[in-house]
Amino acid sequence: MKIALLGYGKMGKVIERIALERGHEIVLKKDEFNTYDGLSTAAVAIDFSVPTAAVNNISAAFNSGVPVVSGTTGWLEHYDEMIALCKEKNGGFISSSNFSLGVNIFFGLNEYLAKLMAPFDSYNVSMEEIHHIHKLDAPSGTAISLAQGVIENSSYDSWALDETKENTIRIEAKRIGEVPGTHTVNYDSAIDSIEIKHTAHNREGFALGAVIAAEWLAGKQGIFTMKDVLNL
Ligand SMILES: NC(=O)C1=CN([C@@H]2O[C@H](COP(=O)(O)OP(=O)(O)OC[C@H]3O[C@@H](n4cnc5c(N)ncnc54)[C@H](OP(=O)(O)O)[C@@H]3O)[C@@H](O)[C@H]2O)C=CC1
Ligand SMILES: O=C(O)C1=N[C@H](C(=O)O)C[C@H](O)C1
Repeated sequence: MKIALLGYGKMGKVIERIALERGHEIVLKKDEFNTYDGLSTAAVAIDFSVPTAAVNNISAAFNSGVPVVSGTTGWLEHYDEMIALCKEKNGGFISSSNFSLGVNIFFGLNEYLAKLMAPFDSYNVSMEEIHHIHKLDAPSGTAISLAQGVIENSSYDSWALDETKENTIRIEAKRIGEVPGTHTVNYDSAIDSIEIKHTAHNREGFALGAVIAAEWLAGKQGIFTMKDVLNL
């Protein structure tokens, strides 16, 4: 299958290796400076770029009739525009803050725990995410997805970075060395604590998940999630 890489940084390069290992062909490696030449020949585009480039990249793919797997984080304020464009162009779209199998299982665990904890207001929930020092956005997209999972299943109604407020999930974002991505959800009371944690050891899981999502999306129209891809 022909794949266009929109963003060819740390993630783009791991995705390229895994895609080639799985027999795919890379027809475009878009970085900050080159053009979209080759995009329209792709069966699917995979966007792992920067928050300021994601909307242009995704739009370019939909306008070329190419379905998109998007992993870029930090552009959520434009999400509805991209959904509208996808529908207008009868496109295919999977966007996820985290494509790894482990984190998608962790998302389910987080929602289940939030439901269990909802009746017990002696516990306060908070989250911590740790990433490498090059990361541009905070909190991470994964931490925002985890917070949304709690909000949908409890009386919490918002999240805030480094702030403690009533009915608000406090998220702490740490930037340390080359950490690939660690997320912790903590329920704390005066008596005890319950903690769930996902630790990525490298970028392989994110990249493999994105390639599997691309294989699944090729030839499809509509808006999907990793739950559809992984049958979760
Ligand atoms: N959903 C998931 O599972 C995961 C998501 N991510 C997210 O993916 C994104 C990329 O991460 P990562 O690879 O580590 O970041 P990098 O900074 O290593 O790579 C970003 C790439 O985007 C390129 N870029 C900049 N401007 C444009 C543009 N206008 N069009 C196309 N590409 C452009 C940069 O090009 P240049 O080299 O020329 O500057 C660079 O190669 C981040 O938002 C990160 O949060 C990361 C891991 C997993
Ligand atoms: O920037 C990263 O590296 C990562 N970003 C994603 C996020 O913001 O959640 C996913 C992963 O944690 C790595």
